[in-house]
Amino acid sequence: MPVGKFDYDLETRAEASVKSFSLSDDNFFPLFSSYIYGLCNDLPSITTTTNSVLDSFASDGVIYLELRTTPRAIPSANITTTDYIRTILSCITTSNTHTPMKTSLILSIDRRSTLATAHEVVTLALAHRTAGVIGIDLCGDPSVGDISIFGPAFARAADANLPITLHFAEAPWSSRPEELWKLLEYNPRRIGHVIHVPGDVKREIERRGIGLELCLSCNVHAKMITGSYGDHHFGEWWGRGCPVALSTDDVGVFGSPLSNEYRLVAEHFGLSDQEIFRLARSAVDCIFGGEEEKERLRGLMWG
Ligand SMILES: CNc1ncnc2c1ncn2[C@@H]1O[C@H](COP(=O)(O)O)[C@@H](O)[C@H]1O
Repeated sequence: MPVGKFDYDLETRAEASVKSFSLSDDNFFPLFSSYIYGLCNDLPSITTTTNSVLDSFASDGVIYLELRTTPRAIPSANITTTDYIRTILSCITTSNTHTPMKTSLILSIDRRSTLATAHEVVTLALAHRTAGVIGIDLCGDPSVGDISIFGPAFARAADANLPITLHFAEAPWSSRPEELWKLLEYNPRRIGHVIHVPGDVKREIERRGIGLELCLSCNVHAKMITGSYGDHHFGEWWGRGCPVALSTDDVGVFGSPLSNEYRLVAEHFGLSDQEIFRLARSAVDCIFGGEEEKERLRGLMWG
């Protein structure tokens, strides 16, 4: 974990760079679809940004990474969704051979998508399974889209035993009980954010032992929760029946690498070193990588 001055610089930089973002602002999601997509619009820029992301996680001391992206065709550069995924997978393969960090790819379905696009994402994921795709995600602006249309696509993924994770109860307007129960019908192995959850849905999440991807900095800086770090629902879920995978969301936007998320949890929830180790190990139970990878991680983290 970062210590001393580095800590301070990191926090100062993070605070300075994220002030203007809030999930409910009109400028949050266009940051991706208008600006980042506009900048990453050919194979060299996709390669450079992917390598940069991989390098920064590896140099942060991460040993297992599940990266996610929404398959994107870029007609102006003659790039198909398959080209896009293969370019990212090729960066991942190179990184996997040169660093102790093992990375896999999750393909996201954007909430704005049609069912046909969602099916295409599942088809692409299945076609690139042996090349490093390990799961499917649902992401995107929680104020748009009708998630109930995606049932047949998630059912195909589940039938093929392709693990599913879902952005879940991120905003009040995507947390109606019908939506949350529908999402649980898609049988996710993990869910992300998990903020505005009614009691009966919480009990079902705990009964199933679904993995929770919790992201402190993102939720605080994007004003997705009321209050600050110490008010984060990590405090409510930690020590209950669900494995917690402490995660980063948009490091480039919120400026907080994974080591800083662990530091925040230790500081604001008083976790001892032993509890921090227990937290990191609990994430192993809900990774999408297979038993062999779990064994590698357990060997590294218990050794
Ligand atoms: C609170 N944070 C968030 N909640 C929901 N969706 C998010 C997000 N942050 C980013 N994305 C979604 O991830 C995609 C960008 O990367 P890729 O083009 O896929 O690599 C966009 O679709 C964006 O809507």
